[in-house]
Amino acid sequence: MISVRELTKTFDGKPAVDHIFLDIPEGMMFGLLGTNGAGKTTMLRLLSGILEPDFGEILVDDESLSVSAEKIFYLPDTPYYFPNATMEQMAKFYQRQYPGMDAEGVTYMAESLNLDVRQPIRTFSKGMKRQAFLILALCAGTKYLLCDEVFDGLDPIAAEVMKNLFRQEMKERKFTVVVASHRLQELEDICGNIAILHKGGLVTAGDMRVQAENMWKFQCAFHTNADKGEITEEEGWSSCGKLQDIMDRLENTLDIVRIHSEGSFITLTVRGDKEEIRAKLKEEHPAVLNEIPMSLEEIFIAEMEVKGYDIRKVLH
Ligand SMILES: Nc1ncnc2c1ncn2[C@@H]1O[C@H](COP(=O)(O)OP(=O)(O)OP(=O)(O)O)[C@@H](O)[C@H]1O
Repeated sequence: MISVRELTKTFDGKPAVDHIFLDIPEGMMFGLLGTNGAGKTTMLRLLSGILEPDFGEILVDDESLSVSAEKIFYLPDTPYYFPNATMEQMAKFYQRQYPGMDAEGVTYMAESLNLDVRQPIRTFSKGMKRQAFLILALCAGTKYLLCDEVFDGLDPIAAEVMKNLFRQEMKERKFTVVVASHRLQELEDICGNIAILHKGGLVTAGDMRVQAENMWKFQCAFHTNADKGEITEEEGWSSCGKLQDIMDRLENTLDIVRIHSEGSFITLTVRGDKEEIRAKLKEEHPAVLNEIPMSLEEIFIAEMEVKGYDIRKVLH
């Protein structure tokens, strides 16, 4: 596990990472999310030891970061490689720093993605370069991999192959990946935990699946005067006030995260036991009552709103 305690880094007096406490469990992919300038890359560079913190500490498996260099591979946005280097040569180069580097594994994985380990990396397309360095990073044998936008630029098939290779390593040897990204969508099927950074601070962190177990979205439709065509829809709501009354009652009885009405529908996101919520909603005699599946991204957005953040300013 990587433990970050009160980690702080300032540039020209401005905090890029601001008193962050964070635990990164092993054997999973951990997403660091946030907009441009949120502090994600600074965080990765601190975790890799490239940058020195101004304050705070980083422990890797309860040891100081300074004695953990062999455990951490940092893959930046644009990794460095020698002008004519091939994957085979880069594997040999990394072997000096990472004794666990598996050169045969590099060849095997490269073949499965149709990459030639003897072709100069500079002749690869952007996506092929990304694949090449992800393979090198996976085969370096480190316990931790830190990277920016891990699957960015990969076509859907390569992304799926890569995700499977990552899943296998995470399962087999507690391989732990910390990935900085703007997009939760890209990561939600593979990330165990995420942390959201905003202006250098930590907004929220946790296991998305645990949060997903306690939050539900329902849509209900109600009969109103307007349905009978007696008055216009708008007049229907304001004259009978039915929908507003229902919303008021629901807000008093349920732990509502978000609620809104449109036409004769009320859509609401609620925390709590699913069947109890459904029973409460039925007491209002809806004509239609449907549960709507929530993506993990939606759940996090809702959590963020509860904490008072306007998600549009925090994530794209
Ligand atoms: N070497 C540096 N010198 C001065 N300021 C820096 C330096 N590196 C980062 N910063 C500042 O620190 C803040 C966080 O930058 P960082 O690169 O960590 O953000 P990020 O979340 O990775 O953004 P992006 O998504 O754009 O890559 C920004 O305000 C940036 O200008």
